[in-house]
Amino acid sequence: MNHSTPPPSARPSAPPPVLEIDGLELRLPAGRAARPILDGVSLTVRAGETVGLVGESGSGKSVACRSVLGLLPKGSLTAGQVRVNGADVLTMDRARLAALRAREVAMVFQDPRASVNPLRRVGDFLTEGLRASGTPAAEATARAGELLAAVGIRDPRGALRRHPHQFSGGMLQRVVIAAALAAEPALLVADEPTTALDVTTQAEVISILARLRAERGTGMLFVTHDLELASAICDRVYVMYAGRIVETRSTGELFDRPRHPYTAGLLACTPRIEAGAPAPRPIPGRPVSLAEAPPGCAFAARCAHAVARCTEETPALARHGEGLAACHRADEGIQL
Ligand SMILES: Nc1ncnc2c1ncn2[C@@H]1O[C@H](COP(=O)(O)OP(=O)(O)OP(=O)(O)O)[C@@H](O)[C@H]1O
Repeated sequence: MNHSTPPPSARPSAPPPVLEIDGLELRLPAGRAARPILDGVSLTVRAGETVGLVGESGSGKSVACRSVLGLLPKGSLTAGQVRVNGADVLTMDRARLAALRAREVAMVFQDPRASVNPLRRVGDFLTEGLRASGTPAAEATARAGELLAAVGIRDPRGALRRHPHQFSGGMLQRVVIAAALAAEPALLVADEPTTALDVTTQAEVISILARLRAERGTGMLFVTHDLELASAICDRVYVMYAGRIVETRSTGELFDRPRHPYTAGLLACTPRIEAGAPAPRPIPGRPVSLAEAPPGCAFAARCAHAVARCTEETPALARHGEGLAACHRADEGIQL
């Protein structure tokens, strides 16, 4: 193992963390037993940093990021902490959770139509939070117009008077992002915010998020199954498999030298547009949830590099290069 380089989080100049998920365990009731969903998930987002959470369907990305707003399924059993600006979300009462969602953390989901009331004008949707916090109506409207302009909506005044059905999906996602930013949250959680959009609109929304981060210094947790997309926007990436973080490192290092075969598999199965790029190779088999995961490394059954130890002993997340990887063979320098 290489201990020579401190992780980015340990460097003295690092900005303060806005989000610290620390050893999060989550189980959901299933009949008499409890179904494990997350196992020891730890993750940090610093002020002004964009952090990706990447993995295939069912790996636990959505559940992990919803925990940041205290939006866990009913009956969830948790251990560990989810701290926003130092305060643990998992122990907050309803009033404190409401304040957290109104002021500190905003969330953007995949489907913008699920976030808005189709019967209300966009202006009402954008100004309600501001008015609830005492901003006079005229000022709230002016601010909403500024926010719409900031997300690239050309006629903000006109847009405020329209209803959601009068917007395309991409334009409505911009409105939802504008609403998320209204309270100037310290943290934006974006769960597959561009998956439902066409490719051009996807690129526009990504560039808006990148610009807003640069201008406002908002920390962002960007959840996606698309590692290529994460690389376009994120400083660091956490890779999740079967309810566990299996690798984390800076985006550059992750692409240059992944240490977990799962990360390498995700990179190899992403279609590339550059001339001469290799054809995408799918990862064999299908992803498992934590509840279905066999003993040892949950990825072993799909891994071309698995040895006997991999099916016997669960690998711990340990330092390899500048980041962390949970693979027994990460030290061996195998060509992934
Ligand atoms: N409300 C719920 N009740 C029961 N099980 C749930 C609930 N929400 C999620 N799960 C289970 O938790 C596991 C993780 O799901 P999650 O949606 O977080 O995965 P994901 O990585 O976000 O996948 P996707 O990309 O498909 O959204 C899955 O096994 C899922 O079936």
